[in-house]
Amino acid sequence: KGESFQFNFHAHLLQRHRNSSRPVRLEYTERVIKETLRLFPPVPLTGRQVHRDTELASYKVPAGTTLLLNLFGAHRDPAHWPDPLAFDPDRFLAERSRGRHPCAFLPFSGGARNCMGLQYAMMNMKTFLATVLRELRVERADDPYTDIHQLPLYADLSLRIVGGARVVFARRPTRETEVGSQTTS
Ligand code: HEM
Repeated sequence: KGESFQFNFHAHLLQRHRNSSRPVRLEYTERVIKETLRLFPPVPLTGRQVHRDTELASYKVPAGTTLLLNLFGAHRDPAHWPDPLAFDPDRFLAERSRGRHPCAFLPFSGGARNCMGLQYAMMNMKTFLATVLRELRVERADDPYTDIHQLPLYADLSLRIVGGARVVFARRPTRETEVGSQTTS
């Protein structure tokens, strides 16, 4: 468990870039982002009002009830995610996603009132990560946590790490020696 938490974004991304001779489509970057959104969904809860009397699992839910949807809990549910606390971006490979319940992963919620900024947010995170990691290495700061179980989280409007996410940015040697001359597409 400790090992999976001491995950190094930078090493994972670079390894994929180095091994690939095809144009970079940032597919692995996207899986890294999705896995991060799974374990740490910025919006851990959302709500829905029930419009008509409904039976949900074995519960009768009368019209007018407000239900809170535990997105955080769904994302860590071992029924949908084997070894749920391990950071494994390849869970989002097509072949490993087949048959997974469509509501097991809902960082942007779902349905007609889901997040309006979904596409923009994904594009923004991908571009930001790819740009920053070309120049900088991101390392853990001197925080005391070695295991995801120890990481103190709290949520107000959005999910946060108590005390913030402490990281150290270090300049990388040169772009050429690290990622060659690949271009993104
Ligand atoms: C990682 C970034 C983001 C996450 C995880 C996120 C997540 C969410 C979630 C969970 C909801 C609730 C939807 C529901 O209950 O069905 C929501 C709503 C919304 N989000 Fe985002 N969001 C993100 C970024 C953005 C951005 C960048 C924008 C705008 C550019 C945006 C605009 C909205 C709007 C307008 C709604 C309300 C939609 C409605 O009620 O019809 N979000 N978002």
